[in-house]
Amino acid sequence: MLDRDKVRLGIAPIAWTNDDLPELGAGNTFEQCVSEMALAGFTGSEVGNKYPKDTTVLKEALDMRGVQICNAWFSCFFAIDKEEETIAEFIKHRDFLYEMGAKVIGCSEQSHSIQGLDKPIFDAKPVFTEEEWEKLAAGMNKLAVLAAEKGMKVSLHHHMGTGVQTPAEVDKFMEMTNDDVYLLFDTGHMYFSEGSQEAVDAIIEKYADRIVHVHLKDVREDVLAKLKEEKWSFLEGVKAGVFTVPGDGAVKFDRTFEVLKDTNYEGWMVVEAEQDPAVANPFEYAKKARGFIREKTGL
Ligand SMILES: O=C1C[C@@H](O)[C@H](O)[C@@H](O)C1=O
Ligand SMILES: [Co+2]
Repeated sequence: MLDRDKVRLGIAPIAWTNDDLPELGAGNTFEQCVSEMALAGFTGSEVGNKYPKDTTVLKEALDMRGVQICNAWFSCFFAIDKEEETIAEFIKHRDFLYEMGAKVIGCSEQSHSIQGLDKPIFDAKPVFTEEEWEKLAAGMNKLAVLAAEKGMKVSLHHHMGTGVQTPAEVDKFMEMTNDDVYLLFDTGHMYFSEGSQEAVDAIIEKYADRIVHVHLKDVREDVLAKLKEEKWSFLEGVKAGVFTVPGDGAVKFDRTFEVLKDTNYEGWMVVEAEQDPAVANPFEYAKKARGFIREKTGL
């Protein structure tokens, strides 16, 4: 059993209102989203495009529902020489999250990223040159120091369509960065990239001690197969339902939960399953995810 005093459960607003595809869930409100999160049994949330920007207003709305902010996406552009701009934005983002009570900051290196472009996700992903890797690692090492100033931890989200997507790229990233740079482990993105359960299990086994935030995401195998065959973009895949909540797809979560338990994981596990809310009712799916986690972990 995972320790309920150490592991907390959150859910991402992306199933209600999708920041990558704002037309998905355009009619869903912030209030509906956070009320349904709480009603489904979650106490944490990430940040979506409809969330109030003012921390006092946001905190008040969340407090009355027993929900808190545990992380929010941050885009870095180190490999394309935007270190100064990235650091300036990071400090604002860090301070916002600090005020909201979050302890981790989930970053994604977006230099040359195709995750939002109309390009085949498996054929057109960027591959960093050695020089770009050096810039990324140096930049992330700096963010770790800035995060530590507020007692926070910086992590990298390996992601489809970016330069840190595959297990080999995660290995390189982890080797090249200092030990105070952590990993945001996303089960769905690792399964999507490799099409294999072994890849998912290998990452959690190898990096458990440097994972500070977990995204629980599942993958519909039939949609993934079609995406590969027809060379879809990442967002075409999302619209067609390549992702779903844990327990509803091909990913097996047993090893992830087991390793997190054995290594005394302390932090958030966040259900993150973007799909079309007009097709997959977010509240219904949130409840489904909550039931699956309860059944598998006792939480
Ligand atoms: O953490 C995430 C944030 C989203 O914006 C992204 O595209 C999604 O797939 C994800 O894993
Ligand atoms: Co994620």
